[in-house]
Amino acid sequence: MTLHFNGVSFQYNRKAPVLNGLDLVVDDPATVLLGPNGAGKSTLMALAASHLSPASGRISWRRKTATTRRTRAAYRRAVAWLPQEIVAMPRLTVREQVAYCGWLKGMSRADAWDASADALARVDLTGLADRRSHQLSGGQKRRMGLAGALTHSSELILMDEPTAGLDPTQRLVFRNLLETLTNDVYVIVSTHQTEDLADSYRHVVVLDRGAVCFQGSIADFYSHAGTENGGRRKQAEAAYAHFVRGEV
Ligand SMILES: Nc1ncnc2c1ncn2[C@@H]1O[C@H](COP(=O)(O)OP(=O)(O)OP(=O)(O)O)[C@@H](O)[C@H]1O
Repeated sequence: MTLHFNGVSFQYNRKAPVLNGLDLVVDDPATVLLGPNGAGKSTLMALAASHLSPASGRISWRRKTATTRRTRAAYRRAVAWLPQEIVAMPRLTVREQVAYCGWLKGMSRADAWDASADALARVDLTGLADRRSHQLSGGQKRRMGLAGALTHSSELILMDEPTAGLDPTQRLVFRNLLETLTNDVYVIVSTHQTEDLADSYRHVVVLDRGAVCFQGSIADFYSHAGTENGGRRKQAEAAYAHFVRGEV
């Protein structure tokens, strides 16, 4: 039940490597990925989603890889991805765009259409289902992207900053959704929001300059805070500061 990165290296164009021989094993259904701006979190997520291909090394989910066209289709059915930027398709309604995500993953049009209603309900977006997708606000677009990732039944969902731009009510909706999701599927969430880590996740990975500088349970992470005072939020901030050196 694991996501494996074995010796994975990646660089954009001819720039310096973002990941250089990264080894990482994630086998907890509720994992959060932390790290400063530019650490390589989005790159790691896009590689795990097979949207980017490593220059060297191997990535697998439950022994599936995405190295050929055929294996990539099966891999992408198993692994859903919510990227940081959600692109609205101007001629589609919100529900059509969500259903389209299911169809891209191999669902029939009818099944994808049916599943899209449930996915929209789970992100509290049913009321906007018939609106043109490009007319949504930033936070609404993010929720539409999340609904797209929920439409087909995947085994692992990678979410890149899913709560960025969400109002407090929608963050709560997301937190509740996460709780139910992690009973059935594996979820890896990249975020900068550390205040409620313990409510939503069991496992923490901290990435800094393309390298894993911490991996362990939530309790283990908090134990590096160096203080018992200040509540969970301050402890998470202190533990985070213990591991990272800052923006790249
Ligand atoms: N399309 C791109 N072309 C060239 N370099 C890129 C591209 N995308 C990211 N980078 C670089 O790769 C490095 C890692 O970026 P990445 O977006 O993975 O970091 P991140 O940890 O997700 O950051 P943030 O928290 O700001 O989202 C950074 O140095 C960034 O400038």
